[in-house]
Amino acid sequence: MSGAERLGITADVLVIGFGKGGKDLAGTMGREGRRVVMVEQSDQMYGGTCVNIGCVPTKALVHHADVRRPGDDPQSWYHDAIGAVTDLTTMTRGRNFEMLDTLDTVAVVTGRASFLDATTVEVAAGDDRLTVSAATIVISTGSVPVVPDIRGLRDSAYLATSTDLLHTKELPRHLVVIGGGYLGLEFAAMYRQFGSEVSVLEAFPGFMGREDDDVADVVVGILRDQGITLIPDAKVTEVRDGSVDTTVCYEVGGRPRTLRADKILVATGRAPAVEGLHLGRAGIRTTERGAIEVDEHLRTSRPHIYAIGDVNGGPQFTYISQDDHRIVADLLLGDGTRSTADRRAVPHTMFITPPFSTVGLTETAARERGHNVRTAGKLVARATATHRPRIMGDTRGLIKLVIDADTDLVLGAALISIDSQEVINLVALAMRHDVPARELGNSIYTHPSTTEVLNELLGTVARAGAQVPAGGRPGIARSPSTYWARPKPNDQSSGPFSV
Ligand SMILES: Cc1cc2nc3c(=O)[nH]c(=O)nc-3n(C[C@H](O)[C@H](O)[C@H](O)COP(=O)(O)OP(=O)(O)OC[C@H]3O[C@@H](n4cnc5c(N)ncnc54)[C@H](O)[C@@H]3O)c2cc1C
Ligand SMILES: NC(=O)c1ccc[n+]([C@@H]2O[C@H](COP(=O)([O-])OP(=O)(O)OC[C@H]3O[C@@H](n4cnc5c(N)ncnc54)[C@H](O)[C@@H]3O)[C@@H](O)[C@H]2O)c1
Repeated sequence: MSGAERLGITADVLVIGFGKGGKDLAGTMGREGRRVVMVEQSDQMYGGTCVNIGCVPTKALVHHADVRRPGDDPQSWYHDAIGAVTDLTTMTRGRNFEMLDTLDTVAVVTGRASFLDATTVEVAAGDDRLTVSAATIVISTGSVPVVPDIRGLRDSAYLATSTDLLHTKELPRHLVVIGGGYLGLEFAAMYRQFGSEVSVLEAFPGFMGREDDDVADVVVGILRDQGITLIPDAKVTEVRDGSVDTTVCYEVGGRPRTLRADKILVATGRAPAVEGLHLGRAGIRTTERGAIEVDEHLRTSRPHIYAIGDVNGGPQFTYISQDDHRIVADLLLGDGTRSTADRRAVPHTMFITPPFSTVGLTETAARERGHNVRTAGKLVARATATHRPRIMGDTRGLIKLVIDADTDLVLGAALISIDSQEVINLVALAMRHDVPARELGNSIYTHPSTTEVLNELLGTVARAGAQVPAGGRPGIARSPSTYWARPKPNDQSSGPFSV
């Protein structure tokens, strides 16, 4: 838009927010010949969070941190890494813009959208105003970081969100991370690897609270061995700024403690980005947690308006935003059979080093649901078919699969290993298509690869060694190096691991 003028356009489909799902939907509909308007509030955000301030830059930084050699100066290495990552995101942002801009049917409008009514949105850019009307509207405005209401925190000069850190070229000396979820632990591991001193304050009594204890112990062990101070059960009470650093006051079990920091990363979750959209004017309902309310086809309370990605309160992952787009596209162009209800075995990876990947049920959750569970697991260092981790010089971690002993179907997996972000996709696919564990174990995999550990854990030889004598557990091979068991339903033990 140029000049202080007010224009009005009409489209078949209006998409608000240029993230993964929004971009894919705009492209899909545009290629089908629909007239699409994509509204994005910032020219620095074409492509959305993932490519500009999320997955891509952070994983690139993890790589840069990992390849720093002991003799490299931490500050200049970090400075150059931020520069290289900025170049990468600039290139990716441009490509994302081109992908839509080169379609004759799609117009990208840069400005902030807010609803005027159920079919019209106003887009503001400086003094300019544009109205866009459409029969179908898709909201994909993502999420924003939550900064908890802790005395002194919001006004602290040392406070940073993940986005701020990605634009900071000075390596923190002591980074205090509040929140030990995906974001907090990835940043903690990355900055420690760059050379910062790092402490993580987590409100929950333990880290990796949703994982089995044996899995959590291995992840926590790796992070602690890396030199990260992990403080669970921490209640942050106050932040007191000084002239060169700040003091983070917290309590553990009621006992007051302090940490000094020159940067505080807030990693306490992200909230749906609905501010300023004026959803009420369109009659769009939100949930108690502030997300846009949707049904399983991602329709809002106004059936011609859809909400996809982080803004609808679902799991906050790029590939979920992408899959949300498939569900809406299926409804608009296909037979409408896709829905969130048909999603099975969605994998996740936390990009620490080595990466930690999960899918499906933990052993504990599987037992709670009444499955007759058997587990197959090994420390990576103690497995034989882990040539690839050995070649890569990193044998830290654990491979654990949770199997239904009655059906031989895989119920879940937790993989902490080099390449786990790839291997988990294979396990997830097997789960989705009901491939039995024995087939996963007897498949042909390339060599040397990390996947071939599945041959060792689930293949014929392992199964033969795992015969369970009638009547119970005696005789089951369960040494520190391997476990393969069909425990009794109430047996919560899951194998003796040590890092
Ligand atoms: C640091 C970090 C690391 C992450 N790492 C991973 C990872 O490794 N793997 C993974 O799967 N997920 C990761 N995520 C999560 C992932 O980035 C998000 O789940 C995903 O990007 C959400 O996509 P989306 O399509 O919902 O919205 P977004 O990609 O956030 O896009 C929303 C867009 O809408 C725009 N917008 C907002 N309001 C308006 C408005 N009123 N008008 C116009 N435009 C508007 C925004 O500017 C933005 O560009 C990470 C997130 C962060 C913060
Ligand atoms: N690899 C990935 O896929 C990846 C990476 C980064 C982020 N993400 C996504 O981004 C989203 C945001 O990540 P996140 O880690 O900020 O959120 P999160 O919800 O995953 O974790 C927040 C953590 O902060 C803790 N917490 C909350 N308030 C606290 C307080 N006052 N003091 C101390 N601890 C507190 C919570 O107990 C929780 O462990 C996630 O939902 C995740 O899906 C994904």
